[in-house]
Order: sequence, then structure tokens, then C-alpha cells
Amino acid sequence: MIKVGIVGGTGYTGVELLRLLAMHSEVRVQMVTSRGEAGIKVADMFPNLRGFIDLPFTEPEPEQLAKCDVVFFATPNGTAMQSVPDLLKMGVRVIDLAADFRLKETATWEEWYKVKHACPDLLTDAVYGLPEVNRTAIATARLVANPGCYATAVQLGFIPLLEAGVVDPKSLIADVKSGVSGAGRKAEVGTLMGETGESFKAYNVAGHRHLPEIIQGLNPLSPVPVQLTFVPHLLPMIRGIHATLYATLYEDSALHLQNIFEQRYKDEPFVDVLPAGSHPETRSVRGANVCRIAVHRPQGGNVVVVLAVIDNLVKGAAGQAVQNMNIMCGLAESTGLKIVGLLP
Ligand SMILES: NC(=O)C1=CN([C@@H]2O[C@H](COP(=O)(O)OP(=O)(O)OC[C@H]3O[C@@H](n4cnc5c(N)ncnc54)[C@H](OP(=O)(O)O)[C@@H]3O)[C@@H](O)[C@H]2O)C=CC1
Ligand SMILES: CC(=O)N[C@@H](CCC(=O)OP(=O)(O)O)C(=O)O
Repeated sequence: MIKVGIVGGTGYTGVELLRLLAMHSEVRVQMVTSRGEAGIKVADMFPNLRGFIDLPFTEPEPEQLAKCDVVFFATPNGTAMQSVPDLLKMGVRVIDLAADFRLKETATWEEWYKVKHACPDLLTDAVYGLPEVNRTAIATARLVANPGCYATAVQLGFIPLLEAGVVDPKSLIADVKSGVSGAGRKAEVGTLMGETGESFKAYNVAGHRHLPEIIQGLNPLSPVPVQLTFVPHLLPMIRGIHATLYATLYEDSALHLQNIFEQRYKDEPFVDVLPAGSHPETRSVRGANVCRIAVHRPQGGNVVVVLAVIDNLVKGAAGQAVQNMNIMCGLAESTGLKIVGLLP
């Protein structure tokens, strides 16, 4: 059994990790931390875990974490980087659900995250945990940077088009909507029901921190640096991300876009290319570790429209983290992740 620790067990991604790992046949969760709730039983705070997780929250003590094989950080940005170097030295493998190790260049990371990086040397060592691109490197990684939720949906949608070289890499537009659980569990006026219910708005149009992450992921697939306009929106729902992606096609009316997507993802257990003409719904992936994708070419014109949906807490966070753990530990990639979405 793989001994697992979770730092930050009271946030939405932490409790989602617990939900998934409680049903994982090869894992024993041996430690769940919360400084604020230390001593309280996990299942007293999250009754959905009654009968599955019989542990109290504890303080994130390094000596205890060092007894785990794998430690997940489900903590705010800037937290994991304080203790990851020591954990790695003690032989623990780490999966960070936050952004501390997602960017390769220290200056870019510090520009977007507004603090000095505590261990910039590890940025090059860390493997970006998008299995559909980096599966081989993830298998031997000591430190995996789990992708951001928007970044997952946008990259999975654009990858087949850029790899096939059928779109102008300077024409990319990502119009993406997220449910409010993407903002985490902390109390904030902006995510109150009274602020988000029956309303809809864009935010961070001038620049969102997932922009450099997406560009870093897509650039290697393009002969020239990609140009991407990324506009996130907040939807009055709890879970789910819907990405509507646009790109300009190079002239070629004989392109088989559907075929390009089906071929690219034919062996991927967690990317589902829908039949031509489909409109994926966020509710079809609620609770499931899957990205559902459809590709369209409206009126046979020169613009391709890709629709990609994920559950921000599953394929966009905890599910992808478990997928990465499975790969790192040599398990079948879908162990514990064969979950049907909750519909309705
Ligand atoms: N919500 C989402 O859809 C997604 C979130 N993410 C990322 O995952 C991470 C966690 O998100 P979310 O679950 O929403 O987070 P929350 O902010 O809701 O939860 C944070 C957790 O971290 C703990 N924590 C906070 N500060 C520290 C610290 N200094 N040391 C140890 N533990 C700490 C908290 O417990 P306590 O303070 O009691 O110790 C709490 O359990 C974030 O970086 C987020 O950006 C990634 C993808 C999607
Ligand atoms: C709706 C909402 O607020 N979403 C979050 C993104 C959540 C996420 O995945 O971001 P990180 O892991 O990079 O923090 C935001 O825009 O900040």
C-alpha cells in the first residue's frame, strides 16, 4: 500500500483528494493536515467521509510527513515551496496542487505570483503533471506540479490543433468559465451566493496567472511562440469549467478536424472526444476525472471552435493529482479513477 499524506485537508481540493483516495485500492491515507482544525476528526468536519477516513487532522509536522511515500500539497500558492526541498531530501515524492512549481522560469513565476521563490532550483526539476503530454517524465519524477484548472482545459483543447499544425498559433482565443469552487473554500465576499448567484462576469481580463502556464505548455508544440487571449469568467455554479476555444485555420478545406482529435486522444483514458456536432456539458463530468471535448467548424469557415469541459476539482485538480500519483507509483493509470459523472 502507498502511504499518503495530504497537507491542507480542509480546502476543496484537499477534501476532494480524500474522497478519491478513500476509494483507491492501493493507498492508505495516513496523515491529513490542518493547522486550524488539528485534533478534530476529518469525518466530523466532512460527514461524506464517515466510514471511509478515520483520522484526525494534524499539524503539518515534517517528521510525520517524512513517513509517507507520497505527499500531496493542497495548499495556497507559496506554501509547498517552503517545505518541499526537505521532504525531497528525506525521499518523499511530492505532488503540489498549487502553482509553486508549474513555471520553469523563476522571473516569470515571481512576476505572476508576486513573491520571491523559496527554491528556484527545483523549478527545472519539477515535472508539469499533464499526463497527456508528460506521462514518461511523470513516471520517474520526484516532484510533480499539478496543472491549474483553466490551464488543463485550455491545453487539452488546443494541443491536437497545434501538434497537427493546422492553426495559426498567433490566433488563439480561450473564453473560459468556471464554477465558484475554483476560488477555494476560504471565505471571500466575491464568492458569496449573494454576489455570484444569478450573475455572470469576466475577471482578470488584463492577465490571469494561468496565462504564462498555458503558453509555456503550448509553445513547444508550435514553430513560433503562440499568442493567446485568455479571458476567465465566474459562473453561478459550484463545480465545472467550460472552455470555448477559437483559432484560425490555415487554408485547407479538406481538413478532418474530428479525425485529428480522435487520433490524438484515442489511447487517453481521461480525454473523451465526443461525436462531431456535440456540445459537452459541465454536468457530464461533475465528480469525474475526465475532459470531454468537441470540435466544430462553424459554416465550414476558417475558424475552428473547440469545446472542452472538466470538473475543476477533479481533472482540474485532485483527480489529475491521483492520476499523476498512479503514474509515479507504477500503478494502472485509472486505478481509483473510474468514476461516472453525477448527472443531473
Ligand atoms: N479550487 C480549485 O478548483 C483548484 C485549486 N487549485 C489549487 O489547489 C490549492 C488548494 O486549493 P483549495 O483546496 O481551493 O484551497 P483552500 O484555500 O480552500 O485550502 C487551503 C488548505 O491549505 C491549508 N493551509 C493554508 N495555509 C497553509 C500553510 N501555510 N501550511 C500548511 N497548510 C496550509 C489550509 O488549512 P489550515 O490553514 O488549517 O492549515 C487548508 O486546508 C490552491 O493552491 C489552489 O490554487 C488547483 C486547481 C483547482
Ligand atoms: C473561479 C476561480 O477563482 N478560479 C481560480 C483558479 C483556480 C485554479 O486552478 O487555480 P490555481 O491552482 O492556479 O490557484 C482563479 O481564477 O484564481
